[in-house]
Amino acid sequence: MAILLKNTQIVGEDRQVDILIKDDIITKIEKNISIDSTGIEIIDASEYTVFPGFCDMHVHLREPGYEAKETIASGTKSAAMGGFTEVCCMPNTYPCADNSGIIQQIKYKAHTEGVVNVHPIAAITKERQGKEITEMDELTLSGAVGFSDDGNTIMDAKVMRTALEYAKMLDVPLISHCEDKNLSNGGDMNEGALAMMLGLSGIPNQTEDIIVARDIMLSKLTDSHVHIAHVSTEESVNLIRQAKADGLQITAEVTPHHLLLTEDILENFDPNSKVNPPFRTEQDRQALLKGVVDGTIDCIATDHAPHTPDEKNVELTNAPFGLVGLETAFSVSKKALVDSGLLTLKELATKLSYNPRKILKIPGGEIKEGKPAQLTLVDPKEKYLVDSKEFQSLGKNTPFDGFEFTGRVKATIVNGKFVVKDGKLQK
Ligand SMILES: NC(=O)N[C@@H](CC(=O)O)C(=O)O
Ligand SMILES: [Zn+2]
Repeated sequence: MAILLKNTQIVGEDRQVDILIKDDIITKIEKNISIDSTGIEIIDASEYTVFPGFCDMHVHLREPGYEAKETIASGTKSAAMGGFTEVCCMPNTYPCADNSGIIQQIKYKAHTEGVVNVHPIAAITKERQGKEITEMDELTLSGAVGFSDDGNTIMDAKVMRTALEYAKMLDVPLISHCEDKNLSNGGDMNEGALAMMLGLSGIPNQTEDIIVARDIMLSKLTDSHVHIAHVSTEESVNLIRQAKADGLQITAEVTPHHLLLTEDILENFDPNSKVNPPFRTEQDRQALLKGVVDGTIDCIATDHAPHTPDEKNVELTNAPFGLVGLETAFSVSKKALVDSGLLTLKELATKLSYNPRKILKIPGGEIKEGKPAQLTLVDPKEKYLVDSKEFQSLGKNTPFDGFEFTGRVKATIVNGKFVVKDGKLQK
């Protein structure tokens, strides 16, 4: 099995080259590779820019337990359509991924039914209850690449401290969902004048800021790596920037949707825009963009959180939090960061491919001879309208339905094979 990509452009380079892939390895990168074409799939890739396969360190695949929302099969198809060759799945499943049996089950299913590489993230505490720490060493041996109680915050600082001490020994990051639910409970959107006007209850920025500050201090106390999930506020960005300047082991992610949208999107009361953390103000959004540009925010992660249409097509106050992001991530991030002139495509690749792998020690993220063939091919010029009906994800809960974007994922090569080609999922 071999693939030859003809006359393509590696992101950040201005010459056209051919890329030869044999089995699951990039074997040659050269101008005009001449080779006996038997058994080789030759692709005219002259319209495409090639990225190292995107890696999403924060998705909810919902399996086991919530297969009506998403399955490993549907979620990884959605990932492939979005250009992701790797996804890291959060443990808020049922049963919770807090024991090695579930981690092994997820890995087995991913191997047999998944179309991209899946790296499970295990829970920090049993059933994500914030009390009893899981068997973190065993979970790491089973294949967990990180730990998180995502959806919940460990409110007991002593429990978080102890977990960080274990994580340091195991050399894995703890991924912190920063939300003091004592402040946020009952809220549906960002707290402020708009929430008041719409008659919706608010979630103040401090809900997040307080825990970001605490976890930075616990990282300092334990000399351990804390990764802050889905940063949404200006103050969080400032705290993380200062922590990095102080030499602490803090990394952070932002979602594509928080980079492009603000609370104003809630004016139509669409439950598909109800997400946690909530969309904030333009001032916060500008701070997030600045944080990405100056390196305070290391990477982009979708927080892909599918729900069924039945769950979402209710009044906003009754709808669950979360939106799908895999299939729009590249286009949305490109619009927010590249079309606006803030980043180059090459810098975007760092945020989508290289840094998330570095944080979780997942190999790859580079296009070089001898490296694994995980590649994402995009047409940076294609204009299109988002149609959630076409999503591979079972979740159609996106705020971007009908949005026009320029730049679209056209092909995804996972372990040396096309999983998506010409914009279509391969059978
Ligand atoms: N982001 C969300 O709004 N929801 C996530 C949980 C989470 O990441 O907090 C979910 O699992 O539905
Ligand atoms: Zn979360």
